Amino acid sequence: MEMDGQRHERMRRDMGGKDDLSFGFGFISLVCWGVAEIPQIITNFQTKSGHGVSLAFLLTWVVGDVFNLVGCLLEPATLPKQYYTALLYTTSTIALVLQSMYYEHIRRWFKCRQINVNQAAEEDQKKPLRTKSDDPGRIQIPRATPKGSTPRRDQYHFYMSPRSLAGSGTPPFRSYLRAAKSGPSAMEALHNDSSSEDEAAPIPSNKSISRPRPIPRSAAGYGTFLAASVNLPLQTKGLTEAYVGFTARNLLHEQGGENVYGQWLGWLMAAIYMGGRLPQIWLNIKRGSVEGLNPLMFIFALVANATYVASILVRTTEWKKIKANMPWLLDAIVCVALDLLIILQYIYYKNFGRTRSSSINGDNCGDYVEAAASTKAHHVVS
Ligand SMILES: NC(=[NH2+])NCCC[C@H](N)C(=O)O
Repeated sequence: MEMDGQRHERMRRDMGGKDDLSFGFGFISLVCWGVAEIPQIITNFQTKSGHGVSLAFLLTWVVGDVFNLVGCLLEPATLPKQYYTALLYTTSTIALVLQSMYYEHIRRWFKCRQINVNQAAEEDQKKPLRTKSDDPGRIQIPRATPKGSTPRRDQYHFYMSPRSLAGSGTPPFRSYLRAAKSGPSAMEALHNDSSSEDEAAPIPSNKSISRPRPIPRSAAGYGTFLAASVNLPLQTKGLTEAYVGFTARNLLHEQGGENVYGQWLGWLMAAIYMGGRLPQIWLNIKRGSVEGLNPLMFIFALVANATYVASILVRTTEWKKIKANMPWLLDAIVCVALDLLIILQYIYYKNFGRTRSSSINGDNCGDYVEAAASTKAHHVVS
C-alpha cells in the first residue's frame, strides 16, 4: 500500500517535471512565433521592397493559419493558449503579406506612374526646342499604335508631339529609364520567363524603349486566394457553430483519440504549410540570390517548430496520442528540415550567389529599368 503511494508520488513528480519541460518548450515556441516575422518586416521597410520573400509562401501561411484557427475552434481539446498563439502569428503574417503587397504592387505602381507622367511633361518641354534646331525637317507625328500591338521600329525615332502622345496612348520616350535601379520583385522573379519573353520580342530602336509592364497575371490569382482565405473564417464560424451544436461535442473525443474532422483539417493544414516553403526555395534558386530575405525569420521558425515538437514529445511518447497529433508533428518536423534548407541556401547564395550592383530600393521602377536593359541587350545582339 505504502509502496503504491510512493510510486504514485514519484509518477506525479515525473509528470510534473515533464509538464514543466513541455511548458518551457511550448513557451519558447510561442515567443519565437511571436517575433519570427518582425525581422522580415523591418528588412522590407528598410529596403522599401518585399521581393526577398515569396508572396505565395506567405499566402500559404495565411491559409494554413486559417485552418489552424478553425481547428482550434472545432477541437475542445485544444487549449486557449494554442488559439492565441495561432492568432498571434496569423496577425503578424497578415501584416507581412499586406506590407509585401504594398511595396511590390501598390507603391511600385504609383511610383512608376508618377515617373511616367513627370517624364512625359519633361519630354514635352525639352524635345521641340532640340529637334527644331537640330533638324527641323525631320519632325514626324507618329501614328497611333493599336492597343496591344508592338510599336514599329521607326515610330520613336523622331519628336512626338503632346497631341500625338495623347492620341496614341503610347508611353513617352524612355519614360521609365531614368528611374534608379532595383531588383526584380519576388513574383516577377517567379514569372521571369514569361516576362522576359514579353520584353524581348519588340525592339523599337537602339535607344531602348521600355513599355509599362502589366501587373503580373498571378496577382489576380493571389487576390482570389487571399479573398477566399479572408472569407473562410466567416463561413467556418457558422460551420463551427453548426458542427459543435449538432454533434454535441461528444463526437470530438479528446482522450487521446482522433476526431475525424480535426484530423482532416490537420492534414490539410500540414500539406499547405509544408508545400508553402517550396515557392520560397524555388524563388531563391531562380534568382540565384537571397537579397531582401531576412534569414532570422527562418531561424525563428525553425526554433519555433523544433520546440513545438519537443513540447509534445516530452509530455508523451504514447503512440495513441502521438498518432492523434501526427499532422501537427509531421508538419513541424518537415518545416524544420525545409527551413534548414532555406538557411543553407541563404548561406550559399550570400557567398556564391549573384550580386546586383543596383539597389533593391523599391522607390524606383527597377523592373522597368531591367526591362529596358534587357531590350537594349537584345538589340545589341541582333
Ligand atoms: N503564420 C505562421 N507563422 N504560421 C505558423 C506556421 C507553422 C508551420 N509549422 C510552419 O512552419 O509553416
